Amino acid sequence: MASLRFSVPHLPGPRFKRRPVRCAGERQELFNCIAPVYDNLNDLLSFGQHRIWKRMAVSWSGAKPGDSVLDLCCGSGDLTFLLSEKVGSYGKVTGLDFSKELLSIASSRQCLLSNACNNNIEWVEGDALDLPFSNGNFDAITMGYGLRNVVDRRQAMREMFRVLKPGSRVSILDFNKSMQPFTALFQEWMIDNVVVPTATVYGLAKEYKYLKASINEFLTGKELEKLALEAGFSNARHYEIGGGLMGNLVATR
Ligand SMILES: C/C(=C\Cc1cc(O)c2ccccc2c1O)CCC[C@H](C)CCC[C@H](C)CCCC(C)C
Ligand SMILES: C[S@@+](CC[C@H](N)C(=O)[O-])C[C@H]1O[C@@H](n2cnc3c(N)ncnc32)[C@H](O)[C@@H]1O
Repeated sequence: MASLRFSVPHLPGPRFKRRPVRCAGERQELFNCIAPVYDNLNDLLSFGQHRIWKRMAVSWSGAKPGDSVLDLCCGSGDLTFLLSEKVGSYGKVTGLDFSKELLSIASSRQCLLSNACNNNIEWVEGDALDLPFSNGNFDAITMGYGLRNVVDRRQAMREMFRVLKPGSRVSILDFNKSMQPFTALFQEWMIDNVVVPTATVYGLAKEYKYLKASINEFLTGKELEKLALEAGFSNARHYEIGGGLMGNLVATR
C-alpha cells in the first residue's frame, strides 16, 4: 500500500490548559489533528504489527464474498480496505467516521489502490452513537480502536446490535486493559517512553498522552464481554493478542 508523505502538521492556535480529552467534540478535534501522521506513526510505533492485529479482527468478523459490511470508526480505512478485499466486487463496505480529515485520507488512499474491488467502498461521515442505517442492515461489523474512543460505549454497542443482521458478528479490536501486572507495566512503559516521546517530535504529546489515559479508563476483556451481552448479543468472547497488549472482542447477535 502506497505510503503517505506528511509534513509536521500545522497545529491550531495556543494550547489551552491541559485537561483530559472528555467530550466528542474534543475527540473529533484530536483525530483531525493527528490525521496527517496517524498511519505512519502506527506503523512506526507498532513496528508494523498493527496490520497483523487488524487482519485478525477482519477475519474474526466472518465477512465473506458478497456481504454488506460496516467498518465503524474507520479512520484512514485500514480495516475498510481489508473488508473490501474480503467481500469482493459483489459485496459492499461502508466506512463510517466523524473525522473529516481521516475520511479524506481514507478516500485519497482508495484512489491510490489499484484493486478494482476497492470500488465497493462507501465513506460516510457520521456518529457511531447514532448510526444512519436501518435495523438489521449488515452481515458483519468491525470496529478497530474505536470503542475506547467513543464517549458512550454502551450506546455504541446498542447501535451495533441494532444494525447487525441476526446471527451475524461484530469484531472489536482495541488495546487490552490487561490484568497481568507485567503486561500492563510494559504497555504503560512503551507509551510513556516510546510512543509519547516520538509523538512529541510532531507536536502531538497531548494527543498521544490521551492514549494512556483512555486505556486506563477502558474496560477489561471480561467487562467487554458483559457489555456485549447486556446490549443483547447472544454470545461474546474477548481474545488477547499481541502478547496481551491488544484484545479483540467477537460477539454474535
Ligand atoms: C493502531 C494502533 C493504535 C491506534 C490508535 C488508537 C488510539 O486510540 C489513539 C489515540 C490517540 C492517538 C493515537 C491513537 C492511535 O494511534 C496500535 C499501534 C500503534 C500504537 C500508537 C503503538 C502502541 C505500542 C504498544 C503499546 C507497544 C508495541 C510493542 C511492539 C509490538 C513490540
Ligand atoms: C484510533 S482511530 C481508529 C481508526 C481505524 N479504525 C484504525 O484502526 O486505524 C479512532 C477513530 O474513531 C473515530 N471516532 C471516535 N468517536 C467516534 C464517533 N462517536 N463516531 C464516529 N467516529 C468516531 C475517530 O474519528 C477516529 O477516526
